[in-house]
Amino acid sequence: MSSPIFIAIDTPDMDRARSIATAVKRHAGGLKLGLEFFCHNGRAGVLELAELGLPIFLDLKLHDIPNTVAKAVQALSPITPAVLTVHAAGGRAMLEDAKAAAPAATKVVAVTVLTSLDNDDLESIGVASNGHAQVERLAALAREAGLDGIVCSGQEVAAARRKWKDGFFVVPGIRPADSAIGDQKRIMTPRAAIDAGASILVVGRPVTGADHPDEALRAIAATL
Ligand SMILES: O=c1ccn([C@@H]2O[C@H](COP(=O)(O)O)[C@@H](O)[C@H]2O)c(=O)[nH]1
Repeated sequence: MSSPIFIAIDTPDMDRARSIATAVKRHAGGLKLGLEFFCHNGRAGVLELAELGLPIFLDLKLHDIPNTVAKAVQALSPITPAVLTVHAAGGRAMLEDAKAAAPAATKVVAVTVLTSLDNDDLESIGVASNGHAQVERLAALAREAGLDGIVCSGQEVAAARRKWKDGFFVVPGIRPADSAIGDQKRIMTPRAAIDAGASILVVGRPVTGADHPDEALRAIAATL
């Protein structure tokens, strides 16, 4: 079975991105390319890294009116990402239209509550329910809209999985026990997240910030 660990290549620098991706290529399950990479390198950059042969997770967290999001998804062609993110808070019609616009082979997953937010942050943006309840609410919305799964923290994945047995659960905010937490607030160790029901883990700085990214990745993989 291929590794469930997707490495977040968060850099605008194509040379650095290629170097990290090449270093981790043998032991990673895929590459996660997000806003930092995409805003600078665009589709051409994504297609270049895709040549390494790993599945591509395009983490664009699309969030706009349904027509705009659907057209943006279509505009990604000829990229066929293995996984693509949209924001659940865009609402049901936006989620349905995003899924309809995506290639059949692409898993479209909805970001629920960013792992950098805690309950105080949610309250400050007018979300009265706590993180757990909000993730459950948005997971139900994503499921009803026909999406493939959600993005949530390891702290919510077990409850979400109980209600959506065949859902695809993407878990960032992964921190090995001795790692710096940085701006993440809802974190979990790789092993605990897998045990809780994560389908894939997203790991960035604990690997990309290491002196030897492939060694850091293998150390994490050895805990699974
Ligand atoms: O809720 C979310 C959604 C996406 N992310 C992304 O995952 C990686 C995490 O990187 P680390 O360096 O391991 O913190 C990053 O690309 C985020 O954009 C997330 O962290 N939380």
